[in-house]
Amino acid sequence: MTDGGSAPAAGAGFAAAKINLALHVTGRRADGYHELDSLVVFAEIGDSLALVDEAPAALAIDGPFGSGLDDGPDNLVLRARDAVAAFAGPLPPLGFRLTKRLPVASGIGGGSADAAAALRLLAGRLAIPLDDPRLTAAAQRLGADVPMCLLSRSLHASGIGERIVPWPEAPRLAMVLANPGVGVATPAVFRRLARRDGTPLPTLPPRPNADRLAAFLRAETRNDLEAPAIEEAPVIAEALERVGAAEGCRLARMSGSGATVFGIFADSDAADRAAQRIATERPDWWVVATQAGGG
Ligand SMILES: C[C@@](CO)(OP(=O)(O)O)[C@H](O)COP(=O)(O)OP(=O)(O)OC[C@H]1O[C@@H](n2ccc(N)nc2=O)[C@H](O)[C@@H]1O
Ligand SMILES: Nc1ncnc2c1ncn2[C@@H]1O[C@H](COP(=O)(O)OP(=O)(O)O)[C@@H](O)[C@H]1O
Repeated sequence: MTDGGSAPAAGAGFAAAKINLALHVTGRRADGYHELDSLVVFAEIGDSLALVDEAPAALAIDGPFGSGLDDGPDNLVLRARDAVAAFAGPLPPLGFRLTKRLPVASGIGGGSADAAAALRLLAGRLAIPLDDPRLTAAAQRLGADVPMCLLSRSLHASGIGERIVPWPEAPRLAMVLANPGVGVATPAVFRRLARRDGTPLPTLPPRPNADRLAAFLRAETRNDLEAPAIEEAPVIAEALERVGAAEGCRLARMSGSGATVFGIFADSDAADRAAQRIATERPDWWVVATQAGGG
């Protein structure tokens, strides 16, 4: 099943799920933030965000994961709006409608993608170029993942996430995303890390197809946050097992700080079958088949 992948209309934006294909923790800065080396792709599934003129509320939220998400000023959509107003001056009266399809605090950057979508929508409305350094600075202040979500294309990220190099040779990947229904707090996972001096990513294979990339990722890369996240939420190990055991799965790994696990599959039919089977076995989980990556 794919969902939410259609092109947005004017005034509407798409907030694609972020997937860390590999995430190496290579150091720690004096301010406590961790230095990462990460290969990132974006999926066809995501949240939708629309700008609404003369809206009754600053932010209205619907969608399967909308209930329980705070619609107040701490929501990353409204924090993004305030960050733009801080450098661009008072904004016209505008509201946002957010359709929340991605589970919250799940390692696929839903909140960061929503913030980035809000920045893109406001930049469009105010004729601010997307490479305006004030917009880039606002993105960095909103969260380590927001700059990569602003680009929302396959990329290699380092620093704490702000050094971004596009990866146009990324192949399209048939994927399953499986979230076992537990929210995982990113700081708690970083705190549990046993080591913070991992090796950086090795050189990527040139123009890999999906199979070659999956083999490279499995043999030569890792997600250093996987073990500490499993300590925090042991059910992640079951998600890794279920996705990894599905027919046609080439690689099963956790994304970000969890708890969402992704699988790279031989093709989209295999991904569809695996998603249906896992969803039947674990009806309480969020399970989708989707496409991700590409240049
Ligand atoms: C781990 C990653 C990998 O892509 O993804 P998610 O699990 O959030 O999806 C990101 O680095 C998360 O980015 P983001 O969620 O934007 O993090 P922030 O809001 O800036 O930071 C939340 C907290 O995570 C920790 N943090 C975050 C990023 C980083 N490079 N080092 C850190 O130590 C810090 O404790 C920080 O206070
Ligand atoms: N629009 C939003 N969507 C999701 N989470 C949000 C949003 N605004 C604020 N948050 C807060 O940000 C935190 C991280 O959320 P999220 O980006 O979904 O995590 P992750 O990057 O791990 O997937 C959550 O604890 C949530 O309370």
